[in-house]
Amino acid sequence: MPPVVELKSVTHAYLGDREASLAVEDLNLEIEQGEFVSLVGPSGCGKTTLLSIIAGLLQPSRGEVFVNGRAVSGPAPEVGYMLQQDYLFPWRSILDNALLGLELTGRLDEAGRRKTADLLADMGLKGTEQSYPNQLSGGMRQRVALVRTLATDPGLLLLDEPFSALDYQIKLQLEDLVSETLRQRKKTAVLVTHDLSEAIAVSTRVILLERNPGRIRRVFDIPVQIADTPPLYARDQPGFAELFHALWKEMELAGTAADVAGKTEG
Ligand SMILES: Nc1ncnc2c1ncn2[C@@H]1O[C@H](COP(=O)(O)OP(=O)(O)OP(=O)(O)O)[C@@H](O)[C@H]1O
Repeated sequence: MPPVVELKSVTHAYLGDREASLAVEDLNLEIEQGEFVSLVGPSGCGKTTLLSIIAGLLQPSRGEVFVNGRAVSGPAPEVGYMLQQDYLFPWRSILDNALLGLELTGRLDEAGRRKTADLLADMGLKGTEQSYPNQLSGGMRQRVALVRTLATDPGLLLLDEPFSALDYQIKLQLEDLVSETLRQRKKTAVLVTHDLSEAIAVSTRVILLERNPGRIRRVFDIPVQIADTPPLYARDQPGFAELFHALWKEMELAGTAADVAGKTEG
């Protein structure tokens, strides 16, 4: 079986009026079925750029991108995207918002409706179907967004800071729910986050990028006793604190290296 995601020598430069900025350079990455990979790194190291490239929303300047062995040429139905903002339509009911992905991909049938209703129930949203987004809390709205993404049954989920706008406690609960839901359904996920503790708690692998240009600086494989424990309790597992400090230190170095590179260039 080919990897779910394969990036080969991917480089991306954004072209401005006067100059080009190199966001990602010569990046190679393989992600296997069922992995939960987090991308972390200092601001501007290319995390969102990479996610957009995998999603087929952005064509890299150079290099090749494959999802499930097929070259990516645009957004594909097997890829789901969940963002920091839930982007629910205020004028649609919760059920109609949750059905949107199926509707847009022309797959809205009775089975799809039943599955979406089941997913809403699984996420603790039973009874909210006829409500509207402004009647729900931020955490509930993010769960609706997750249902909308899962309803189309994507094998690969791209998560761009989906928990960062939430209160700490809600964020921990949602991390648990998302990671358990994806694990049960054997989905593959790529998460962009600024929260190192979250990255370690939910992932099987954490990739630290550096910037100027965006490259992989270091890869942390998460030991099974942490990776197999629900995120809320993973933080209490032996080795978690050491891993956090190692990642933190490397992150500081990645930032410092970028600043030095920036100064040298300037
Ligand atoms: N549309 C754009 N046009 C020009 N430059 C861009 C554009 N989007 C991103 N960049 C630049 O590319 C680099 C990588 O940006 P990107 O948003 O991918 O980083 P990031 O790691 O996701 O950052 P953050 O953590 O702040 O969200 C940055 O230097 C950024 O300024």
